[in-house]
Amino acid sequence: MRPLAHGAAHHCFGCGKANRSGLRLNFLVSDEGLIVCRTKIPARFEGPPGYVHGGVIATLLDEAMSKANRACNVIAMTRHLEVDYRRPVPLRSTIEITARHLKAEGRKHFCEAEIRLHGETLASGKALFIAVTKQFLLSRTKD
Ligand SMILES: CCCCCCCC(=O)SCCNC(=O)CCNC(=O)[C@H](O)C(C)(C)COP(=O)(O)OP(=O)(O)OC[C@H]1O[C@@H](n2cnc3c(N)ncnc32)[C@H](O)[C@@H]1OP(=O)(O)O
Repeated sequence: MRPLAHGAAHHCFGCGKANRSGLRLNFLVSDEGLIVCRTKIPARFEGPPGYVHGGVIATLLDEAMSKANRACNVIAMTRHLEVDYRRPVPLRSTIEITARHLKAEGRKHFCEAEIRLHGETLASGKALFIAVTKQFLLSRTKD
């Protein structure tokens, strides 16, 4: 596994090192393109007492899948996201998030992701991403 590093400091809520109130996730990628992130979610992201907020769970899955695209050198935005909330995800426990790129059909990229604790799947997701140009992605950064 090797780190999937960002080129520049940025403010992404999921992985931006420059976003001090974000999740600041670190991702690894295997030679086969499997994305892995081991992390503990801080208490400020609480939803149900002691557990991670559902919107943050969706973010974790989305973020990991977007890294699976990046590992394929694809710049893409989430168009459709499905989440299965199977078990509550505890705060402050080391969870493992994995994701993989499944297939591409033109601009459409299909990915899946899971969140596990001690081998048990707590949440899983699938998403459709649409490839965009770097210009499209960065078009609002000058505002
Ligand atoms: C490096 C990138 C950073 C990644 C950050 C982490 C990921 C994110 O959270 S991104 C933020 C959340 N996402 C967004 O804000 C995206 C908002 N949406 C958009 O801007 C646009 O819809 C965008 C750019 C994704 C696609 O727009 P557009 O280029 O017009 O594509 P559109 O025509 O709607 O759809 C493309 C194809 O997908 C198909 N499609 C759309 N929805 C679905 C669906 N639910 N199921 C199956 N197919 C679908 C369309 O039919 C179309 O197919 P075809 O090309 O065969 O005609």
